[in-house]
Amino acid sequence: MTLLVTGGRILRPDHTVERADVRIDTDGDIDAIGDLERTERDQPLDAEGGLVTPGFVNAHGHAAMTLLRGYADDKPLDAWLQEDIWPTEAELGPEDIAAGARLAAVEMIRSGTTAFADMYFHVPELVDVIDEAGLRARVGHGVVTVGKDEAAAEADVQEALDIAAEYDGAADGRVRTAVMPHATHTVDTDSLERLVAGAQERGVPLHFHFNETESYLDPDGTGERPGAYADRLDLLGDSAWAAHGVHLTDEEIDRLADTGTAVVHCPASNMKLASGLAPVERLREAGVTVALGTDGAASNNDLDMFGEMRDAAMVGKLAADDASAVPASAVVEMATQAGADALGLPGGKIAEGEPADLAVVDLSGAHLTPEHDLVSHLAYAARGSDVRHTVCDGKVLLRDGELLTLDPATAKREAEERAREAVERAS
Ligand SMILES: N[C@@H](CCSC[C@H]1O[C@@H](n2cnc3c(=O)[nH]cnc32)[C@H](O)[C@@H]1O)C(=O)O
Ligand SMILES: [Zn+2]
Repeated sequence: MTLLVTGGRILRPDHTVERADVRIDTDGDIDAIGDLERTERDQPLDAEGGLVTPGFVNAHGHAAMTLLRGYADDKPLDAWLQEDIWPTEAELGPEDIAAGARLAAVEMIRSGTTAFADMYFHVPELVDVIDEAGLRARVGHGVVTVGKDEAAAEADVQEALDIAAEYDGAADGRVRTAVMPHATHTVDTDSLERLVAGAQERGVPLHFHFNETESYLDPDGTGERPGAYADRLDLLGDSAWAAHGVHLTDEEIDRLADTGTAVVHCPASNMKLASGLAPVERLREAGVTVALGTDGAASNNDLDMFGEMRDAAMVGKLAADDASAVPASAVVEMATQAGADALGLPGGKIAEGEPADLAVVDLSGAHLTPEHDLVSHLAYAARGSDVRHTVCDGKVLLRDGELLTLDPATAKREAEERAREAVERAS
């Protein structure tokens, strides 16, 4: 059967809105857009009164950190990681990661996210959840070598490279991989070099936290800026994407632009951890692809890309001291097309031949009335709870607010139990 998204208005790649139906073929690709007559082969999906948008792309996060939501708040990054997060993560086993990731998948699908990037551990269990949930993702094993002996560091590097090779193309091709050193200052130079070489050999991209706080700014203790250091080690490049990019010199912005490295802005995480104001407007002006990410649920504290769009627009104006900076259309672009570009995944736009990764946003709420400008509504007024349907790779994951691939009650119960037990073990 083909799927026919009927009666809605669609957000075009140029951000115009038009009345149109969308037909999705059995391969999961968008086949036709326009005034389409329903045939007996079409299974209908009612978009009347809704806006059909590209599925949102959450370009940086740690899905299973949903288990640590609200566990440690109101602290700066280093203390938060070292005192609270890392000791508890040390207690998380594969089944915990599966439970946390399943909860994240429920939250993402319900709020219209169809693709995400994930840096964490126990990646095989995450991949199973992505397969079951029907989502699309770019995943990797996060490598940290500081505080580890040589053998443990070596094992972490090897695991990241093995995972990147083994799972690329999993879940019918919806899962792609990357090599993911945690950051330039938490992985030693030798290991970084091995990871870069391994990524190049395997033909997969690199992803890492970059210039998030002041403590990132002298990665190898020589005074060399992380931009120059990362460039020298070949971490930067047009398939790489860097999270945060808060503290950037003009020279580093030029380097990101020249190398084609994308940056994922994580406004809520940056505000919550008081990491600083990312120069989003300057990055965009320099021609850097800027995507949008929630980061983990412990520093956000949700995975709703609508909240992220609104935060990015608001804080982007404050950072630039200019109300016209980071406008509505820019954050919608960041949350869709730029995210797909940064991750090197298909989707991010509603166009013939593209895979059908989309969300239908219900416009009937009082907070979405009147309809002067639907791009403005997406950026400033809509919420994840306004999402009526979510479709990924042509498969309906959420229909009329009901999850079809996962059971939310079970996911919540399991995450609740496993989170409580992990925290008990850690204390
Ligand atoms: N294998 C590593 C785990 C790295 S996964 C990626 C890590 O990033 C951490 N993380 C989450 N959010 C942030 C952030 O904003 N900045 C830096 N690290 C973060 C997260 O808690 C997780 O420990 C180890 O041995 O510890
Ligand atoms: Zn992160």
